[in-house]
Parts: sequence; structure tokens; C-alpha cells
Amino acid sequence: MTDLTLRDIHLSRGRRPVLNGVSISFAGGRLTALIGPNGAGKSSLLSVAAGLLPPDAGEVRLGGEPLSAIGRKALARRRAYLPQSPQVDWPISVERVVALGLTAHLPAFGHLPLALHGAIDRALADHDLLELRDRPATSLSGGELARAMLARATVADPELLIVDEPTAGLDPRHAIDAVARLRARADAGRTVIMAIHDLDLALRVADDVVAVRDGQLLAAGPAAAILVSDVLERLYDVRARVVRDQEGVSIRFGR
Ligand SMILES: Nc1ncnc2c1ncn2[C@@H]1O[C@H](COP(=O)(O)OP(=O)(O)OP(=O)(O)O)[C@@H](O)[C@H]1O
Repeated sequence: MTDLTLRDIHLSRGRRPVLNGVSISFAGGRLTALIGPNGAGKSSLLSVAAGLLPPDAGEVRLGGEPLSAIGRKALARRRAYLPQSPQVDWPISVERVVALGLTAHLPAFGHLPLALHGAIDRALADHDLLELRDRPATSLSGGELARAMLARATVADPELLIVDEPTAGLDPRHAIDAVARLRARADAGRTVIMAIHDLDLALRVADDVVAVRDGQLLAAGPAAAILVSDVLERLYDVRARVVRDQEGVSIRFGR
């Protein structure tokens, strides 16, 4: 299993400091939820963790190796990243969108190897996309496109999976299915990190929670220790109550 470690990360965007000395380790085989208010720096942190945005200072290591020392193709084979608002700019089929997630595993020329067809079929089925496989991705609804993009990010079963708001735009059934599949990937030994605003879903599946505010870590640890009133009130500046009943645990916010 592969750990991802960030050490003393500093990042400015448009001259504004957005990450100020973030150090954190994401353990292999665990699902970590990254939470925090709008503009806290979650997406920036995930982009740095994925090796897509070089930090101004600090270092990211994957399995002990600096990301900067891992070749681009090798990194593309080992990690997948789902951006916050993915887009498709031209009308390729849903099946082709999902197949793009296998690009780093393909020979440079020739047909898609038969062995990879099964992975595409599984990803389409997992994300309830079988009936949409031949539709142009540009014709999908917001939630359907979000599912196609999640299928693309997961089709190669990467050892490091970084997803930015994977449930945004999904209805309750698809959102629950999506986080359950992320949970299953962590159970299979992958390192899974998701930024998420739906804390009830985070409570349901996350092993660990990392709370970020103003570009700094406010708290990090096991989900049950971080998703508590005191931490959530300091994180979001609203009243927060963790409610336990026969249905399970949920979080209620109020002002
Ligand atoms: N391309 C950019 N240029 C300049 N500033 C940026 C850029 N992208 C993000 N920022 C700023 O960086 C800060 C952190 O943004 P980031 O997207 O990482 O926050 P976030 O925690 O993911 O927020 P949200 O919950 O709203 O998605 C914000 O102040 C944002 O305005």
C-alpha cells in the first residue's frame, strides 16, 4: 500500500497565499475526507497532492519517492485525479470518455487491447452508465456527466485516487453509491482522498478527516474524532450538532 506525504507545502495563486505550511500524510488503504469552507484551499491542496500544481515550497512524496522524481507517464499510471468541475468540450461518446482514463496504460498506437474492454464495461456498470455508453458526453445532464467523469477517474484502478467533490450534482442514490465505491477501493488497499462538502456522506464512509481553513490544517485524525461539534463550529463558523439516532449519525448545522 502506498502512502502520500505532503511536507510543509506553501502555495500562492495570483499572488495570494492559499496554502501556508501544510504537512499531512495520507495512508494507503484508507479513505480520507478533506473538508473545509469555500476557498479554504482544498482543491489547491488536491492539485498539489496529485502533482498537477507545483508548490512554491515543500515536498510531496508517493510511497517515499518525491513526485518530482516520478516521470509523468509513471505518475499517470499510478494516480488518477477528478477535478471539481470536469468538462467535455467536444461530443465524444460516454464510453470513450471512460476509456480516456486508461490512456497511460495503452500502447501508443493500434486498437484498445481487448483486456481493457472488461475494465470499461465494469466502470460503466458501476456508475450506472450502461444505457448511456453511446451517447455524446456533451448531451448528458450534470449528474450523468459527473458519473461519467468518476468512471473515467476510477477505470484504471489507480493506487492513488484523488477526487474533488465526487458527489457534487449527484442524486442521493448515486451519491451513496459513489462514496461506497470509493470506500471499496480503500478497502482494496488503494489510497483514496476526496474533498467533500456533504459531511453526512463523509461520516458514512471516511476513515480519516482532514479539516482545512485559510490554507492551514485545523484538525486531522479519525473521522469520529474530527466530525464533532467543537471542530465543525471552529471550521465553518456556524452552530453544529452531531445527532445519533436509530437511522445512524448525522450532522445538523444552524446559525
Ligand atoms: N486560478 C486561481 N487564481 C487565483 N486564485 C485562485 C485560483 N484558484 C483558486 N484561487 C484562490 O485560492 C483560494 C483557495 O481556493 P480553492 O479552490 O483551493 O478552495 P476550496 O477549499 O477548494 O474551495 P471550494 O469549497 O469553494 O471549492 C481561494 O481564495 C481562491 O479564490
